Amino acid sequence: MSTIDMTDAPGSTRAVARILRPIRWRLLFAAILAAAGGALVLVPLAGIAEIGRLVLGEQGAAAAAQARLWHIVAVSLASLFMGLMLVLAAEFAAHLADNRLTHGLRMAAAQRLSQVPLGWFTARASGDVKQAMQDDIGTLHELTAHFFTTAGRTIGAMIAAAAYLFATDWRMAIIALLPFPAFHMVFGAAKKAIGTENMNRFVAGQARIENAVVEFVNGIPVVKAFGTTGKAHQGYRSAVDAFLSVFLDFTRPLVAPLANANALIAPVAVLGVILCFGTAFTALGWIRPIDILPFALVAPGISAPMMLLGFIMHAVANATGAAQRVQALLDTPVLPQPVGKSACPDGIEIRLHDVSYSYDGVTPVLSGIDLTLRPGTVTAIVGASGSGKSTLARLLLRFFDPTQGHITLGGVDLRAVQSQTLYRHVGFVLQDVRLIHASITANIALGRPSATAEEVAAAARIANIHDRIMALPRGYQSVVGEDARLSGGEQQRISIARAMLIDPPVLVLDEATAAADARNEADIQEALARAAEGRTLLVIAHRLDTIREADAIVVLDRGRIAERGTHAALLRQDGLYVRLWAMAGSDGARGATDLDTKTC
Ligand SMILES: Nc1ncnc2c1ncn2[C@@H]1O[C@H](COP(=O)(O)OP(=O)(O)OP(=O)(O)O)[C@@H](O)[C@H]1O
Repeated sequence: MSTIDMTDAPGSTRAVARILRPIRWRLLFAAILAAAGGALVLVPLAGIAEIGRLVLGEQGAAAAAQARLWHIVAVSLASLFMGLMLVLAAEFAAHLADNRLTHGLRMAAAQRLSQVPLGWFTARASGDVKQAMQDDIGTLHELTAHFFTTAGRTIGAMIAAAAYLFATDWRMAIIALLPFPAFHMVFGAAKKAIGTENMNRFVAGQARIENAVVEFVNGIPVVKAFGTTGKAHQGYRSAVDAFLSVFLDFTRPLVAPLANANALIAPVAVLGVILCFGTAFTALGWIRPIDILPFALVAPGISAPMMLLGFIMHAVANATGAAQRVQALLDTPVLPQPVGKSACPDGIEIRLHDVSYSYDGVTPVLSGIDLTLRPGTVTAIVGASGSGKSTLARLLLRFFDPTQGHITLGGVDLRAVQSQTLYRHVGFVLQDVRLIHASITANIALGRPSATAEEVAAAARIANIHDRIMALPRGYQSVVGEDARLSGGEQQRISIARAMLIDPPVLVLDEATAAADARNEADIQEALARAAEGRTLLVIAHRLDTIREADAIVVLDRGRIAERGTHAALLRQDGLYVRLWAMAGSDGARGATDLDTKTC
């Protein structure tokens, strides 16, 4: 199982900074609003303390004192109202920024994925892509929408409280505020105790579960059919078990320090410290008893935002991992496109010049392939399973570029041809048919959305699927997966129609009959025969009997061309091709790659 490569992902802080760059000023604005709000909502506490000092300290207050009392009440109420409004505005601004970022990231990810080599997807677990595109971008919400405003509120409250308390009595202020830096030290030690390695293992464990779930659900039909439920569960179970141990390693060092840190700044603890020291200071004659009141009221008021900040730190740690994965996705190398004007192929002849390819850069899958697909001819690639047939087809479609050698279309290197130009010239029907959740028309017109209804229907007729579509409840407007439930063979014919609508002069067919039953297969063969008319064809043959008439048959053996020629010429050579026929059985109907299935 592969994961989105994180090994050379940027450092966590840099990844977060890069991700947040487009909304950094908005977040700063939200944090400043929140800080002002956090400071103002503390004013009523200070107000109550002042009223207490006024009433208890200056007994028998005169009219001036009464006026001051009403003044304090008015300022307190106005500050509370303003503070709440500012906090509300800050939250709103942060959520707007979050919305903007999420939208931008999803668009950027989709844009990036449309540019990465098609082969990138075949080498990725779908769970990884889904996690980065959907879950990770969602996880960033805690960071963008909540962290900065909470941090702003805490800082605002701290500054306002410190200013007020220091103005009242600097010695008591130091004592009253002491629990908060202590909280930070204990909390920081707890974070250190987790360690980067445990954090990375925690995030990787989560990703493993995601993939195991996706693969488990995708595999359910096969698993049930073959009665191997236990084995299939195993992948998921081992991912969950492994995560449990990672989770324990992650949380164990956290529990005690976190409990201690939270206990330190619990309002009652802060109050306890103030009362103890306040009593001692009063006994020493340093302050009056009434002067303890501002500390007893205001200092515990910092506890709530501070504790919230502590809780949100966990979400921020998650968001940091998420930011790294999203950044890694956005940094995925794209398929190089020609800069400036795309070269225009002169004709449609395709040539492979000494082409080699390796998926991992170590094991060669194709080596030294020289091959020419002459216009209007049919070339068939045959060979044992794993000999590299599909890889060769994918190279032609630029799923990836050759590791050595090059491929030309009309004399131009594929790397100098824009993808759009390439796919207008070279169409494909691959074994892995992907239909999207949209109408049949939209599915057929995927490569040419401007096609008219008549053109779509004409393509469907060539692909032998028009009548079947018309039999659907809403005809061409039926939606795949809703009122259009299609068999594998029917889906394949939709993909043939899709290729026909683009009307490419070259067609690559890979395992085009793999998903079909006998009746469907006849329909597909008829459709393909029609689709092939007048085109250059490359067929990845899994049934030898379908390629007897090919102009050239290329036999691959462990990534190299072992033989080539017409059917008759290859039979005369009495080599690998003949052995493939022998393995295929006397009727020649099954390809050498197919398994013999025995039924009871
Ligand atoms: N995405 C991939 N990553 C790594 N190795 C791969 C990948 N796809 C195929 N391979 C390997 O490359 C080799 C050739 O595979 P390929 O699918 O091209 O063979 P094939 O002849 O088409 O096989 P089949 O007839 O069974 O489809 C195999 O050893 C296969 O395991």
